[in-house]
Amino acid sequence: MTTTMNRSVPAVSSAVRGGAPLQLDGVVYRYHGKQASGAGVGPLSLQVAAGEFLCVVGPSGSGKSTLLSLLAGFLRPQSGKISLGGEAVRGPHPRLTLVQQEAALFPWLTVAGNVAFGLRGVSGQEKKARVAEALRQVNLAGYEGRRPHELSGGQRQRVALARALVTQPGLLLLDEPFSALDHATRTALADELLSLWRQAGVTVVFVTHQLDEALHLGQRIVALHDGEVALDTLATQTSLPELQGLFKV
Ligand SMILES: Nc1ncnc2c1ncn2[C@@H]1O[C@H](COP(=O)(O)OP(=O)(O)OP(=O)(O)O)[C@@H](O)[C@H]1O
Repeated sequence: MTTTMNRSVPAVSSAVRGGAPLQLDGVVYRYHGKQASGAGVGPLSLQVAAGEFLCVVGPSGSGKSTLLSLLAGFLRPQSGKISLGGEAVRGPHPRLTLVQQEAALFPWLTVAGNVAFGLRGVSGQEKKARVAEALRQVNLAGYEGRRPHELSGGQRQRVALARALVTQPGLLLLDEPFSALDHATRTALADELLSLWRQAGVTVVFVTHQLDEALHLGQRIVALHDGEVALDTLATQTSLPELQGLFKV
């Protein structure tokens, strides 16, 4: 696949509460070492509007995880700049939260303790209220005292979502968060995520292998190929066959 199709993407409507705009300018990251042979991403330039829901798709090795690691501040670009809400991303930051495939919950903490983890500096009563509200939003009211091993896979991902959103982040990064779940749970969680996103107004970058999931969730879809943007389109202006065609070798 060699064609690059960059379609103009209109700005998202003004119903924005917590989300921050994300900007990448000429971002390049290359892995070093014997095995890397120039692999990585870039140059990448992208603008994600505050409150936008962007899905990133692409074949294995196209750079999706590298891009998320850069956005999360785990990797630093060798050239170019990433900024969130006008501020340079220089490392992990409370305004950025990442939810991964296997919810990385602390096994020794309760559900409430896990969700409260990011709320250092928030007072006891307010903390309790915010944790309860976050758990209600992900349909886990009443599960406060359970430990992660007492939950199903879908419930653990719900806790991870609550923990990510309770800090009211500007940017929510999701790395194949539902791929380990069965189809029914996955569909239910995808719809819950959409509802949470609408309530929170957070900017979302969601990475998935599943093209139908990207079309269902995203307002906008960016397809990566060999670390570069091969397609950037509104979800309403593409289709499953077009996306599938893009990845045929
Ligand atoms: N730690 C690393 N050292 C060297 N090369 C790496 C490293 N991590 C990733 N790469 C290479 O960088 C490129 C992009 O990898 P990345 O993991 O970002 O792709 P991906 O789209 O997330 O793939 P997948 O869908 O399989 O997870 C690939 O060529 C990969 O082999």
